Amino acid sequence: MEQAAAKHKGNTVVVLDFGSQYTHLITRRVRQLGVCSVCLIGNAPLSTIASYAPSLIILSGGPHSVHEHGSPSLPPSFFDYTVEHSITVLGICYGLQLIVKVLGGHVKPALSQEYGRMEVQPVPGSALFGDGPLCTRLSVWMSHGDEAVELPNGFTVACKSMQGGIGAIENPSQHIYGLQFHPEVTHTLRGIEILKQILFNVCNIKADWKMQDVLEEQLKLIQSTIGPTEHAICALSGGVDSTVAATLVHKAIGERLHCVFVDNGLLRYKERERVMSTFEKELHLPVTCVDASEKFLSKLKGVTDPEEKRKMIGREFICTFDEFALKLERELGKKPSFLVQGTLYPDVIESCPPPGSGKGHSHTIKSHHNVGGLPKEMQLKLVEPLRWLFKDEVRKLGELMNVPVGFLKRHPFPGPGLAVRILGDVTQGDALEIIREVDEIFINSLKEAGLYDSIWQAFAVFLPVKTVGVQGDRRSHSNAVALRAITSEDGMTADWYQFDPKFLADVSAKVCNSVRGVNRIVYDITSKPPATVEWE
Ligand SMILES: Nc1ncnc2c1ncn2[C@@H]1O[C@H](COP(=O)(O)OP(=O)(O)OP(=O)(O)O)[C@@H](O)[C@H]1O
Ligand SMILES: O=c1[nH]c(=O)c2[nH+]cn([C@@H]3O[C@H](COP(=O)(O)O)[C@@H](O)[C@H]3O)c2[nH]1
Ligand SMILES: NC(=O)CC[C@H](N)C(=O)O
Ligand SMILES: [Mg+2]
Repeated sequence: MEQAAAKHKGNTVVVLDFGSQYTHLITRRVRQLGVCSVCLIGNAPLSTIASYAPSLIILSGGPHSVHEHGSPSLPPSFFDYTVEHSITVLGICYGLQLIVKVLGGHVKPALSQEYGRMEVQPVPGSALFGDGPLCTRLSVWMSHGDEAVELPNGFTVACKSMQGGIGAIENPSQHIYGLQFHPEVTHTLRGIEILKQILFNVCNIKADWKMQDVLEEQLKLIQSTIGPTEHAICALSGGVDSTVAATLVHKAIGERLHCVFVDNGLLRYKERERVMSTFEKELHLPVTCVDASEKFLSKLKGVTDPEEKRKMIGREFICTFDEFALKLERELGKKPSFLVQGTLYPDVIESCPPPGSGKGHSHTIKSHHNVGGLPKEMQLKLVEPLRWLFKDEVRKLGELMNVPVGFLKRHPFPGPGLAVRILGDVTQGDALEIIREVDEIFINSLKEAGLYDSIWQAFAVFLPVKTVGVQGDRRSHSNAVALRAITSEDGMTADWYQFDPKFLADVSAKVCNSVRGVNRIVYDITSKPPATVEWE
């Protein structure tokens, strides 16, 4: 992405992150409009920002209040730099409030907070909304408790909320703008049009961002990072991300790439056999399968804390990769020095270090095993070519490299596997066997009903509770299992899937009739937020 941005100098958008849950969405929307966009931490040094030669800098929203002591702010002399280089600045929510505060206006807690859908009315002839189709009452999404009450010199109100609050501000001569609402969320009905107006009319940016560019630039970057003689290992899971990453690196360095698939004992029904056969027959990638199931399961015995589990799995993966590297060293006479992983942008965002660590403003949700769970003493250097991309972008990249479409449509499966789908101790009783069977029935039923592709992810969860049932006139005291199916764009937010009740009834009957040890099925009807996709 760094290289990609270099090529788009003058047509790049830098998003400065102040911890909003929507920062990634801003980056994503801009890229969907064909413009190169990168996200940096809010107080990134000016030199880092300048290295992207942005035409537009967007300041994200955030959970803090600008008047709180120690709340995140902009790097020193930020506006001197943007004005001197005629760079446009757009603040969104917290970003707007920051502009107002830093430039000498006044922000204070609002008497009535605005959360959810609101209406705003642009001021006719404003630089932001013009006199055309956007100069009409707009239905927007707000989420703020503070408000700007006094604007800095040179600023005017560009739109007002129906409650009389400020909806947008502007200072066109200095190219500084602010929106109190969120144009990036779909609930702001004409949000995309507003972003287009800013990118293409206010900033005159050219839409020259294409997936083909990412492919070519990543190939060059991988070649220069790994060098002409070094070897790399790729941790291949059978999932979309690592397969696309492996295909990319294989294109870049050929047989110096050595793929390893780890059977950690936490895989789905017959997953090992299926994955190995697909790699060989359809993808033609050389892969070694390492059976480390006993090691993983013995380490996990008795571990019940979700974060503990994730960190332990992260450590065991790395140990396994290190051992594989040693084995290769004996065979090749040279030790591989790089580890390729299919880490995606959402993995990175959600594993962000907590505020106060000086590394990020968002909260840690859970440590994705391949990001937050990695040990510090790791010997292999990481190569993560998909680190800046979202899932749908990775699927497009895969298509460009002719990875079979059926494979690219696979539902995501987390690296810690069934360990985060068995609540509590993974090794309890028959939990692993039970969850494998239920999951297989559920997924096959989805495929048979033609629903698999319209669902982003579906799976079963083993609940460590026993409930009373009656089966064959006998009392049973067996496990309850939960089913989860969600729709999502990128796994960052999700909604539960509304099945026809008959479908759920059929799956429930099939499971209780054929899986020993289960007498109750529940269906998870929680979106993300407030829940996450996986239960741990
Ligand atoms: N069983 C495994 N063997 C080797 N590497 C693994 C395994 N499971 C996960 N990994 C590594 O961890 C990374 C993250 O896993 P994750 O499940 O997010 O991605 P994926 O499996 O590649 O794609 P998907 O999200 O579609 O399942 C993988 O890209 C891969 O590098
Ligand atoms: O590579 C991964 N390593 C992990 O540790 C991990 N945990 C969750 N997931 C997957 O990420 C998406 C969002 O999941 P959550 O809402 O549960 O965080 C969903 O698609 C999850 O399946 C993981 N992927
Ligand atoms: N969404 C936001 O950026 C909120 C900004 C600030 N925390 C407020 O409540 O006003
Ligand atoms: Mg996976």
